[in-house]
Amino acid sequence: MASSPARRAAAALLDAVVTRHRPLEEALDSLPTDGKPHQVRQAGERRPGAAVSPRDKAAAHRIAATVLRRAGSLDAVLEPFLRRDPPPAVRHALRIGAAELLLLGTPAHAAVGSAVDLVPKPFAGLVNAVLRKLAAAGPAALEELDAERLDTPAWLWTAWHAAHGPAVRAIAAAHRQEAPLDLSLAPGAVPPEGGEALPTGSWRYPAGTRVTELAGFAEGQFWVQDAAAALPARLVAPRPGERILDLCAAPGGKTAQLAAAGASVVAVEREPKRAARLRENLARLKLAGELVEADATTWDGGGALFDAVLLDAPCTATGTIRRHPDVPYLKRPKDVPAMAELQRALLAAAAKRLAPGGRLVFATCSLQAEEGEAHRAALPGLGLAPDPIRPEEVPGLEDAITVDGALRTRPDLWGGQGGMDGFFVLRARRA
Ligand SMILES: C[S@@+](CC[C@H](N)C(=O)[O-])C[C@H]1O[C@@H](n2cnc3c(N)ncnc32)[C@H](O)[C@@H]1O
Repeated sequence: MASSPARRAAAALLDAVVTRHRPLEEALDSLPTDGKPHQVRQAGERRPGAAVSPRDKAAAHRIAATVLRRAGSLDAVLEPFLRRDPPPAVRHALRIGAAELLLLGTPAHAAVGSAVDLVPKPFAGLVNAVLRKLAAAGPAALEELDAERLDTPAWLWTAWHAAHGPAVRAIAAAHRQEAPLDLSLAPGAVPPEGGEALPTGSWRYPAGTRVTELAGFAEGQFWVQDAAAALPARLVAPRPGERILDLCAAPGGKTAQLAAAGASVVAVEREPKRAARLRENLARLKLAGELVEADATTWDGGGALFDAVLLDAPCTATGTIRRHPDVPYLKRPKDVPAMAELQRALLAAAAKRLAPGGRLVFATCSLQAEEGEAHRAALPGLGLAPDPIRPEEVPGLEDAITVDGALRTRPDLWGGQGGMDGFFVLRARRA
């Protein structure tokens, strides 16, 4: 059961994501940890934050992530007991209390009492009364709801329905689950115990597994990479000695795959902090690669041409909501065309770096068709011909190959085994 500091931290995380539109990971990093007390903004007020132990931080993350995933459903069960819209800090406390009561199995007295402690005095009676009524209703209160729709912003539902048809419901249902931990192994590495081999070569561990505690982490035997995120670099089919350009490369999961296959990799990344992470990751994995800090839309490599280019373009990341339940709170409809425009510029720049006959793999971790399927139309104008993905290249995902020979993964695929991120992958060749 979560402690009071954990719940206060959860409220601060919700305030950061829901009210101030800050990424959850960033908010987690700015929580004051043991031995490093500093100012933290609590839900609805400013006062010095107490240090949060690693254990409380993990509990706060779990509570906040549960609320973010299920906020629509939680609001629906709270609604009948509220006469008017409560202030944000009270809404966060009510959602935390409701999540603990209905989803996290916290005993009623603890869930209600600690939610009351989160709000200023004038709201204590309201929170107490509402959550007591909810406790009496129990988890059955959630049963009659259309959770898939309630927990998905309407604009995303509409766009996914247009792009993926009836699968929109399974996509939304998949977002309720915490994602498992997937690893890519270095060549010859022995997988840590407790994992399951996936047909495409990744290894899967139960949700909540801490990667740094797995045997072989410090020795660089593996790196964290969702099973779907491992596909674009595989579809490059890198060969030893080939010169491969990895555009938009940090934190370097795909750079590592290309380098581990023996290719000579040039990795381009624009953000200095992310480039530093890429450098650290390659060092831990004892893999080599040339790192260039530059804008990939304008970098010309001095005119160098490559055997293959992998472009893992920045996107709205709506394919990663299982891992990042804050994404729906941070993205807006207008972000999709803006990202699609950047992707078009990157695609054009990538095409220019291909040697004759060279392969291009374009990928985004978005479920939005504008950031995926729509880009195929640009290929002829860039002097590229589609290079269809073959079923034997994606074992277990043959049905994810589109009629055009691209690959479209979704969070509901391999649903019984924990799903996967939503990726779009397109392969082409320079004529
Ligand atoms: C989807 S992430 C890449 C993930 C990475 N390929 C991996 O497998 O670990 C996109 C990256 O592109 C970088 N980026 C965004 N715009 C860029 C640009 N114009 N030029 C270079 N990098 C860019 C972002 O900083 C981010 O690190």
